[in-house]
Amino acid sequence: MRCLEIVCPCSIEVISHIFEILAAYQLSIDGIESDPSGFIYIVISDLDFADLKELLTGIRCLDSVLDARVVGMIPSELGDRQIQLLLDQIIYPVLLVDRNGLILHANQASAFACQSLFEQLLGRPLTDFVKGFSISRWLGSGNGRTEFAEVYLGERPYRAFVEPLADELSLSHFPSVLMVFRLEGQYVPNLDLASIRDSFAPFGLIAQANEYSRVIEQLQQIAQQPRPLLLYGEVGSGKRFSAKLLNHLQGNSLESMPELAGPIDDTALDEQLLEIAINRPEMVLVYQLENFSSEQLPRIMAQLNSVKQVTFTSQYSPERLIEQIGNELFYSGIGQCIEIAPLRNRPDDIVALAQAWLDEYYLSLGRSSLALSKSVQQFLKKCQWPGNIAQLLQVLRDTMARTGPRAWIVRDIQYEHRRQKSEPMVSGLLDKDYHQAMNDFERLLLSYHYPQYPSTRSLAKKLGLSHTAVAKKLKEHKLT
Ligand SMILES: Nc1ncnc2c1ncn2[C@@H]1O[C@H](COP(=O)(O)OP(=O)(O)OP(=O)(O)O)[C@@H](O)[C@H]1O
Repeated sequence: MRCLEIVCPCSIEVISHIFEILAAYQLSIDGIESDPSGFIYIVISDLDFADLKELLTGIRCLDSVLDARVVGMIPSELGDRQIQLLLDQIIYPVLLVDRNGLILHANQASAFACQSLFEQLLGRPLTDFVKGFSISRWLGSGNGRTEFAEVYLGERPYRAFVEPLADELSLSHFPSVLMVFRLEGQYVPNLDLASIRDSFAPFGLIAQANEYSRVIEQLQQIAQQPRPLLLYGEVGSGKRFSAKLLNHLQGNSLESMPELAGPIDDTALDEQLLEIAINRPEMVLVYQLENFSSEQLPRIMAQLNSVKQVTFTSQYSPERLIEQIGNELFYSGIGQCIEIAPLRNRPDDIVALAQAWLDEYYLSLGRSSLALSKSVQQFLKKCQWPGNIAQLLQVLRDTMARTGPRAWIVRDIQYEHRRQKSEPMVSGLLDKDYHQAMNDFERLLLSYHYPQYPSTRSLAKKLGLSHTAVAKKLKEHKLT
């Protein structure tokens, strides 16, 4: 296919002369466009170079033709490319659909949401990807009206903004409907989570559970008014990730956030502190506070006094840290504490994280992703995840390595019960008051055994309780 650009006034006379020349070469015309500023564009079937040269010379010889040349594309194609570039800048899924319900334009975000490749969306019926919305019903006898619709896109619930684009006289293959999809659960005030896809969040930021949305809200406040922060929680629960998120919310790059990690010898620590004093970063992460010696901590806190945002992480609770480093040092160095809840208390995050990891994995293979089955989702929610997100990701990697890319059943999941890892969780109960500790222990015990005894009857037998008592407790702890 070749595109010719002819510089001339767009008159019937000149066009008929051009057509005569094209007819002499027996060319078929695949498209023609004109521009009132004096350009005619013609798309013709392929022509060898010698003939093309002759053809151009013939056209150039016509009176009123100022020039003729081959160009890369015609203006409407350029328009399509511009639309695509714009659509791809939008982080929400967006689809443009014609009156027959065929997808004419889609952006990368919609391909991602549909767990499909971008090219596979174009020309396909909307109903293949969007459930709960009918174009013909929406159009009715007219053009449809602006409305919000609760729909499923790629098997997840979205709120779709639907806007008519053209009237009923428009051609049936023109975009008639604009659909913009937004995830309900993805919003915390003033922050669009879908926009956070950084090197620290390779498969996106997951905050499906309220527990983590609340953490984000607190991080947003700290981003506005920096103060020394302690992020504490179990191993692999997302403390470092949250620190990186805060750094991101403050508008800093990941590379510009130095990290002090203990245990470290004094010389190496001094060197790192000196480097921080020279580079004056906006944020410093002190990773695993409990691993620094009691002589090193006062030095670190004093040296980092002038850094705008210092963030500490620890697997210990504030109470336990106070016991270890003393009241005075703790309160002089730390202005706010945020607990990152363990994954077993954020069951919605478990499924969302697993699905997001899976989507990313399939995308890297250039294949459509597969949705986790309901039974696999239930199983993942029931596991206790002593190693939290880090363990979940490892289990997904191990399972994938064993099964390869295919739909999983519960038996495929390579979840191991790690007894030794539950030690810190049990000792963490010692920091709590009696009722909280008993409640947490009950949950721990149930969630520990439930994956192995997945029916309430078998679990009741294991724990020496009645079937109804176990069913009630599982419900109370939201484990079913
Ligand atoms: N909300 C989230 N959304 C997406 N990925 C997350 C989220 N939170 C954590 N992760 C991922 O989970 C993994 C473990 O998180 P992270 O390293 O922050 O845990 P941690 O609590 O700092 O671990 P440790 O106790 O070992 O210091 C990382 O791969 C991180 O990118």
